[in-house]
Amino acid sequence: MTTSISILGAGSWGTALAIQAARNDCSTLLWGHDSAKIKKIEQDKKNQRYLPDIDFPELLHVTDNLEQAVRFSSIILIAVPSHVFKDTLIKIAPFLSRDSKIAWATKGFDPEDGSLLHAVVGQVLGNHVATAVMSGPTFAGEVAAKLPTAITIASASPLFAMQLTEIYHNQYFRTYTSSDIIGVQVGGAVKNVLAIAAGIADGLGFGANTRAALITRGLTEIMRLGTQLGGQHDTFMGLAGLGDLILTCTDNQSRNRRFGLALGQGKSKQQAVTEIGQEIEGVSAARETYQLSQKLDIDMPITEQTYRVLYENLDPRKAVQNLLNRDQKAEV
Ligand SMILES: NC(=O)C1=CN([C@@H]2O[C@H](COP(=O)(O)OP(=O)(O)OC[C@H]3O[C@@H](n4cnc5c(N)ncnc54)[C@H](OP(=O)(O)O)[C@@H]3O)[C@@H](O)[C@H]2O)C=CC1
Ligand SMILES: O=C(CO)COP(=O)(O)O
Repeated sequence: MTTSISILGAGSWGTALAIQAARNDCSTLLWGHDSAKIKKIEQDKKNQRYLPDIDFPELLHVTDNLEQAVRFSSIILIAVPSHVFKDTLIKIAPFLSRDSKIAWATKGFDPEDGSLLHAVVGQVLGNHVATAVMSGPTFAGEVAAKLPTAITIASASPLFAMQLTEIYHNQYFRTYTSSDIIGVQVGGAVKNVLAIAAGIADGLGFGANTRAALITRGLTEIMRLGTQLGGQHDTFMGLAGLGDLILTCTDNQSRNRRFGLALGQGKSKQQAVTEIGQEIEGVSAARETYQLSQKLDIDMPITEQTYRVLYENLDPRKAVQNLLNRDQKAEV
């Protein structure tokens, strides 16, 4: 049975996943890139910045030494933001062993070319390494507070999915396995764009009808892109699709939704980014998703208008008008 895991990325999600593994009797080493912050976490035995109320379990240790972290366990779970995902893989490559397996909980695309992250792993490490992705409706603070949560673990390797299940599953953290690595990643990456759109709509003062319409038509956009990229329809109706879309479009714990709210209330993109002060994956995902939709000729009007607000200075009110002024059409 697996008893150890290395987690790379000491932000809110990496820390919550480390706490959850260690609480489940798994010896856990959490790596962060900033030595001063790691020293403070080590002294405090908690991550004051991201999860201030949560004491670390005994089996959780931290390090700023990447080689030590990678050599600590054959299971490596990456939870850094998507814009440093590839760089992190390049840095860990020399320290990997033949047994190393790579999982990630990052939600997004490679900013260089819009690739899904499994393709980035393939480019950097080759296709022989076992991989898995963890995604679903999972706010870090709620996981750390032991509030009941469910997540999808997708892998082509049933053994690796089972090892991650053994590490993570317990009475308040349910893991479901899947073989649809593509669908799970597309759901997690694109819902962030739609959460920004839902935030904008609420910030402009629109109501529950608008929000529900955005979620539903947003799901259609995720499905159009996701199935074309090779994901399975049912995945988008599950935790990593509809589940995460509902969570982030409706609850203000979502940084992407809060970012959209600020834009809808008239704040600038820079003001909103500064105020939130954490990763807002939907900002880059809006560009990458829009570019993918153009390349593949997929109709994604909410994504397109969100992209134009973020990158072409389109007034959010005009973006809503653009959506509403499109020709009438059949729903499916
Ligand atoms: N928070 C959540 O509830 C969830 C987040 N996710 C996903 O997890 C990923 C990480 O997000 P999250 O933890 O929330 O973000 P946070 O903003 O909470 O933390 C980001 C972390 O990344 C670190 N970081 C920045 N640059 C680098 C680098 N070059 N190398 C290593 N670490 C770096 C930051 O360090 P520093 O503090 O020094 O800036 C910080 O610790 C995202 O893809 C997000 O979508 C998925 C599910 C839930
Ligand atoms: O992915 C998340 C929850 O599943 C976190 O959402 P935000 O990044 O919008 O905060």
